[in-house]
Amino acid sequence: MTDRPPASKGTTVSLLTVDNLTVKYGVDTKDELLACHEIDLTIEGGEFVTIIGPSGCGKSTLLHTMGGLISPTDGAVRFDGVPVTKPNPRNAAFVFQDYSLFPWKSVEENAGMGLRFAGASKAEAMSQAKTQLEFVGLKDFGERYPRALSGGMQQRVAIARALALEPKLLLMDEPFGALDEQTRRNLGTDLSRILGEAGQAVVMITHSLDEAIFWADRIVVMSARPGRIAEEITVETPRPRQLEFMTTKRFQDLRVHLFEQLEVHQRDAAERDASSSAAVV
Ligand SMILES: Nc1ncnc2c1ncn2[C@@H]1O[C@H](COP(=O)(O)OP(=O)(O)OP(=O)(O)O)[C@@H](O)[C@H]1O
Repeated sequence: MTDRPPASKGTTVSLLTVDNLTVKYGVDTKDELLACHEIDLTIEGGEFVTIIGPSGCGKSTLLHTMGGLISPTDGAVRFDGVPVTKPNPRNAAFVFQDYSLFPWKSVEENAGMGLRFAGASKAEAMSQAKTQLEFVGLKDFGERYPRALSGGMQQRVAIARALALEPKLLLMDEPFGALDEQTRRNLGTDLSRILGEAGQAVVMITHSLDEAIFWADRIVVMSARPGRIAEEITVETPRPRQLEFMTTKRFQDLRVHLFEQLEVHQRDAAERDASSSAAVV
């Protein structure tokens, strides 16, 4: 079930390479904390990768380091072979759980905001915003304000804002975490198609096993903190997938496997926490 793609295919450079990455917080202080430890990971162009793992295992830390929001303590992240030293949303754009929309700006202005921050003219930003809002199914909502939109629609605006930058990679941190189950599922099926058409590579953190399987070409399972890559699983079924995929034996088998793996890693985390608090007492 486990297979890892080669670090590079022939002489082709991978889109993103995480090489022996270690990230610590509070280095050389009494609060020093090892969040990610010696992680190797490769993302290829157009690939959809989901990341799951126990709470606090370092998933967000890994994602933020991939996008240049956090600097590696050791090891390196490379985008198109070039070390990532700061965020570059035209290469890798983030989508966060809380949408991060400006309530006083219209939907269209919000969708163009990423480009404006990246230095584009207002005309270019607004033109791209219109195109991407249509792409995510919000053609008629450009003049509205975020408060008039449902949570699912607001997340579509955040995704349109990221797509407007035409990045080669989208980094999504639990993007549907704030949505109810039904909206999450409907949006998921729709966005799976939309993002497939857009052609970007996507790395998405999720706590939902169904989402992790439904969306992914490859699932990355992280161990309890300090986060390491415990397993990588390829999901062969072509994207975009229909909801019926969830009723297949392959889907159910994967679900059981991931559930068991997460149980093991959660238990490891609980045992580690128990032994470290015993050491303090
Ligand atoms: N800025 C920070 N300063 C210090 N410690 C941090 C910081 N950010 C995260 N941590 C710690 O690093 C560890 C990994 O956190 P991270 O948010 O990456 O995990 P996660 O797997 O994304 O968690 P969750 O699934 O709960 O969102 C946790 O112990 C967390 O408390």
